[in-house]
Amino acid sequence: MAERLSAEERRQALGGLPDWSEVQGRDAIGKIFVFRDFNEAFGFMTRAALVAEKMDHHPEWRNVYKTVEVVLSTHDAGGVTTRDIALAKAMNAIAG
Ligand SMILES: C[C@H](O)[C@H](O)[C@H]1CNC2=NC(N)=NC(=O)C2=N1
Repeated sequence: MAERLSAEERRQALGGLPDWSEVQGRDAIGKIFVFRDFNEAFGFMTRAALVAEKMDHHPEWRNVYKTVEVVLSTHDAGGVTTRDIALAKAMNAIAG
């Protein structure tokens, strides 16, 4: 099982992840993606869902019109692991 990152490892990983930040009050990282319209937002979610399923690692997320609010945490480990960092990178790449 993936191990939780230390605070220092988390900060370092976030340095390479544009617009991702620590979630207040829990061991998780988050980002609010803003797209042109609902179609773009839902297209992103569709592509990200396929990647997440392939990675067997799933986001907590909420869509309102053209925004997608994503929170990543490894539930099995109770915090942020390399699995969250990998999915965050993939989501940034999908969003373009
Ligand atoms: C059995 C299955 O592999 C696990 O439950 C996976 C599925 N997706 C997951 N997603 C997330 N975010 N955290 C997990 O710990 C997790 N565990």
